[in-house]
Amino acid sequence: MKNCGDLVDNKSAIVGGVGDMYSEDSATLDQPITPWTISVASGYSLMRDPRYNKGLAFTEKERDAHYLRGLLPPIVLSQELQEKKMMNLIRQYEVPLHRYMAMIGLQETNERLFYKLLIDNVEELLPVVYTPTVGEACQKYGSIFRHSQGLYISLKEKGKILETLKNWPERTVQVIVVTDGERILGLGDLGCQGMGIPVGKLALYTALGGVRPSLCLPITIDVGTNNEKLLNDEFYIGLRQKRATGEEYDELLQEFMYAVKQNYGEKVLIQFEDFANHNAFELLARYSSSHLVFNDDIQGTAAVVLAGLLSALRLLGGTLADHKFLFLGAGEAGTGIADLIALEISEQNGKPIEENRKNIWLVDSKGLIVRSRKESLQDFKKPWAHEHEPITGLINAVKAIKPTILIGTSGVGKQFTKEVVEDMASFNKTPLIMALSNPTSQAECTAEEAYTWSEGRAIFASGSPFDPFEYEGKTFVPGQANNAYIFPGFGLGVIMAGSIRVHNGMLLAASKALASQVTEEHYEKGMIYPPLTNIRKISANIAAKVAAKAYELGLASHLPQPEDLVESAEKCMYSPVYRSYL
Ligand SMILES: NC(=O)C1=CN([C@@H]2O[C@H](COP(=O)(O)OP(=O)(O)OC[C@H]3O[C@@H](n4cnc5c(N)ncnc54)[C@H](OP(=O)(O)O)[C@@H]3O)[C@@H](O)[C@H]2O)C=CC1
Ligand SMILES: CC(=O)C(=O)O
Ligand SMILES: [Mg+2]
Repeated sequence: MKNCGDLVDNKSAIVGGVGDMYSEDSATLDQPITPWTISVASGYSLMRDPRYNKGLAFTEKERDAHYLRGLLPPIVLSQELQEKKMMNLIRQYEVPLHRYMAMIGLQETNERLFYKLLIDNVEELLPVVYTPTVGEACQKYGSIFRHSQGLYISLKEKGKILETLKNWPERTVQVIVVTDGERILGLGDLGCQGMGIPVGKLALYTALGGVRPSLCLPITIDVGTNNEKLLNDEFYIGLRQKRATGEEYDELLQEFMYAVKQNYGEKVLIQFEDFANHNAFELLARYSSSHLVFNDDIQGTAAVVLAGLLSALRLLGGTLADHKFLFLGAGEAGTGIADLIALEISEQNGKPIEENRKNIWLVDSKGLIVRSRKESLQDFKKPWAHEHEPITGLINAVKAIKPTILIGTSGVGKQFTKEVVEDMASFNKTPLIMALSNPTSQAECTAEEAYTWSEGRAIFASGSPFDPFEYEGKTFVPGQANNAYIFPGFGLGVIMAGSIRVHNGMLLAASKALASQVTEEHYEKGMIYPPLTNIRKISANIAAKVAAKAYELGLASHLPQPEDLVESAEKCMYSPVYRSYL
């Protein structure tokens, strides 16, 4: 059986793959490993290095061997006790942002303990380090900024991006999450303060997908912001200018993309995150033939929603082709999901994709997308301009289209009103309602609203988490339809296989892998996604299917293909348990 060290040869471990270069994870727990930095860290510098710091868990022998005597109080705590203490502390903070700051503080001082907390308490801590709290953190990022956690590439670095990348301390990077901060969740343009998103997404790559933290690089491209509030905020951390656009923007992005390839090689996965749609579609199209790129908002979201739909069919009955879909919001998430649904239906029924698009309708800020609007529509909306009279207002579109499935991707809260949900429930025995906009303040409706207004008949899932809700004696557990279910496992699969490109087939494979994890027990509670508590197992299964697809499509470069991909994925996953430094 192959282990992580065998999965990639030494050469590919340098340029890509999920190699355990310093044998940290292939060594058994009682085997010593060396705490490498550039030199062997010891004493005060060892304690100050978040990657190796163990705080009070340094053993007596380690304290002697590494010049730590006297630098710590005499007591030695286990990692479990440290975890318990930190969880007690975090639970005492009632303000979510204070919990976020406590978690970031831990990440900055003791990385393994941070990941141990996140992995062991995923359902409790995901809303802290990710949506919804990360949204508020980005809005206030300047005020709460203490230490830099990623790489900032601004217009000032134009012509020097390669040099700037070389300032990052890690030579081997396998996943970059990059934003330009223009569409942060449903909160709009947060400029340079969008950095909270790449930092949060990459924490999930490690906690949920097992990609080693040292291989993850968060990047924010700062081309200015059009957010007046931030421009006038004395604590704003970004360039104080309006956004650069056109050629100036394109040139900076091009320099960035080629510098990344030059510095880290072909097989670094570049995940675009929270770009505005006028750049997102174009960047994905422009670089998908030359780079390993993935847009989480378009592709990751599509895969997670398709998974939810495939799983929901067990409750709704029929096939995808038997359903009628209506989206509120026709941007990255909306059209990305719609495209993947149509593709999957075509794979199932063999009909042309144009034919299968006919049951999928989208509403944007100007109303239903119809043929008469086609000339004025952005390219990504054009395939959805079906023949119909113009309609404005969601409720009118619901009444006219009579969808079986309603999906909110508008970034605007409270759009699924009582009237909309009641109407959905009037012609559907089991209406499927997905309120995907983040953070919670932007959700199209709450779980309570969906269940109450549909008299307990709706299946509900949302982008940000809602607590279980009791309606007439039955407890409903809302699903979290968030791309966090997909991108960590998807990325792990891509880098495990050494895939050189992302292909739609790999997205479909990820969706099906996720849908297959839902059991009867989950359906009984109204869930269409498996619980997040099992996310590492789920991610390993997603990674295996994605990698298998990459091998099948001839896109994988890590040869030969391991016999058991699930086992390979699990073995490659980063463990946050402390290692011995003797
Ligand atoms: N759950 C998840 O995993 C994910 C959730 N999201 C969430 O989805 C939301 C949208 O993201 P994204 O698609 O990237 O954003 P975009 O800006 O690309 O798209 C937003 C769309 O919503 C439309 N819209 C805006 N206001 C209204 C309104 N009042 N009525 C009808 N339509 C409206 C816009 O119309 P127009 O085109 O006319 O401007 C546009 O088509 C965000 O809140 C984001 O957080 C995104 C990715 C993943
Ligand atoms: C979840 C996510 O990627 C978003 O809301 O943008
Ligand atoms: Mg996003």
